[in-house]
Amino acid sequence: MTSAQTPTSATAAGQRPTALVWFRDDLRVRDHPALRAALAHGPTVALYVLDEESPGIRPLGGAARWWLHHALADLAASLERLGVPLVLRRGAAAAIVPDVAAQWRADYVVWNRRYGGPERRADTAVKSLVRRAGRQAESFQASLLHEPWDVTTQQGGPYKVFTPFWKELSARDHRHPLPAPRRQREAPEPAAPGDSLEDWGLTPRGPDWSGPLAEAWTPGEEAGLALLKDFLGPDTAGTAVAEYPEARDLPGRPGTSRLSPYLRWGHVSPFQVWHAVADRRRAAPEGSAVFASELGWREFAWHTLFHHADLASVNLRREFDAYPWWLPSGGRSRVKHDAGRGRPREASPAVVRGDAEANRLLEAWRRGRTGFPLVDAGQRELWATGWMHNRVRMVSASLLVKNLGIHWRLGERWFWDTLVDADTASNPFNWQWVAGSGADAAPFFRIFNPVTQEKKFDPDGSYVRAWVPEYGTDAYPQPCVDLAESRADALEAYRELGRGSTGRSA
Ligand SMILES: Cc1cc2nc3c(=O)[nH]c(=O)nc-3n(C[C@H](O)[C@H](O)[C@H](O)COP(=O)(O)OP(=O)(O)OC[C@H]3O[C@@H](n4cnc5c(N)ncnc54)[C@H](O)[C@@H]3O)c2cc1C
Repeated sequence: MTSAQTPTSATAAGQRPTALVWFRDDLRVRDHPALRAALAHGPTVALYVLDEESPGIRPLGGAARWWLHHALADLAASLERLGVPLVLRRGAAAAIVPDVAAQWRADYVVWNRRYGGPERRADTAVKSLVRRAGRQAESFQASLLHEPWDVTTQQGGPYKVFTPFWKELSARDHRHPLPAPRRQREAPEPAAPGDSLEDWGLTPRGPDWSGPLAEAWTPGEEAGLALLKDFLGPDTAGTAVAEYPEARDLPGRPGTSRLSPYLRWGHVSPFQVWHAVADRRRAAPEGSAVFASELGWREFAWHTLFHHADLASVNLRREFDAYPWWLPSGGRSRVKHDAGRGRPREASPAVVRGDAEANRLLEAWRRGRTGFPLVDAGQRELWATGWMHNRVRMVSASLLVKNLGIHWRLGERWFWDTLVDADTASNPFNWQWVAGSGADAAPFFRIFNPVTQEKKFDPDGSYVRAWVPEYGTDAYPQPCVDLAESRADALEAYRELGRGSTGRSA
């Protein structure tokens, strides 16, 4: 506590000081530095704020809300075993956190850090309000292996290319996970109760679409750790991680870890994953290295968000602002770029079309009715389970932004609403990567062909059969776009961009 701060009523009254730990995207009790610090301080109470009011904070998508509901029930049960009550409140964090700290007479308020722009602004506001009320506030590093401001190029700026970023990061030491906390001996004096989880209405009201989600996932810490353990297997060859370098590209096989929602919600920490993988280095040297580098992409996405808070709305390479992607009228980025050259634009399905046609294509893509089986399988997997295989995410996103000419922001929004692992860094980062406008992005001219990708990565057709059972019958739609023609159009639009480009990039 600084000398400018006055003691709270709790310490003044001689009670043991209470600590308040504010949970956010770190819904676990193991390897949780803020919880550990709170428990070391004194009787601890936990808080989760459903914050849809702080300026700029992105409201959760439908699948994420479903996940959060179950994750909070899981967290409450874990905390109860530690004797820590969990208070739920809804509203702007800057109003709620100081209020709950006062109600529970907490003189120490702690949390693990977040890295998005609006989240950091909210945290700064909370910190200053808590301190102004004479309480101590402290934040910890828990969700990234290294703080974005600590990983810079020799010139002192952020990395823009993954390979040197990962070379630098993976050569560093990463702290070991903290041991599991013990049950607290003394509970805090009960104070005002919070909201009831049921009243938040996070699970579907009306038609219940969540059945397949519940079949696919068990949100929570134990389930996440069990998945990690299964994936890594015993310290011998022949485990999933050993086969990861080949199997990770085959959507018809369970070749990846499926840890993404568990990392997204912080049920498992990157430190737990990193060290567990490191322990398999001897048995599966290649697999563990490739898998660890995927954690690196996660880290790179978050570091990029830290330096570009508007990642979900602004092209990192600003020359792409002039690319004629379709957006609904009112928010269009479409520009007429044919200027009398080349083929007549009416022949260009990718670039110039009416809103009705573009909306029809967007809807076909969302619902898995494009007529490209690999893309349709992915979109249906996404709708049913809240997850899509990475290879298919790339192919599906490429079809939308390159062949259908629809703005990546619309695809990003759909993924935001439907993915259980949607996060404010990885989702826009990867959309911009596919679109070519992002950090260390795929070159624009690399346009995935969904037909050849299917042959290569679903050679026995098992993935497509699982999600598109009507494929090969009359019930299956014809391809919604001519691949060769739309590809040529996209490349022409891209070349045009180069001719008019300012060359400015982030
Ligand atoms: C258009 C598009 C959107 C995406 N949106 C998201 C998103 O919102 N949230 C998300 O976590 N991932 C996103 N990804 C990345 C990737 O598809 C998923 O992380 C991966 O499919 C999750 O499955 P897994 O856990 O089995 O991955 P594994 O292959 O087992 O990888 C292990 C972990 O590494 C991380 N990771 C792997 N690839 C990436 C990547 N390209 N970028 C960032 N982290 C990565 C994830 O945390 C993942 O759980 C997106 C990819 C694309 C192409």
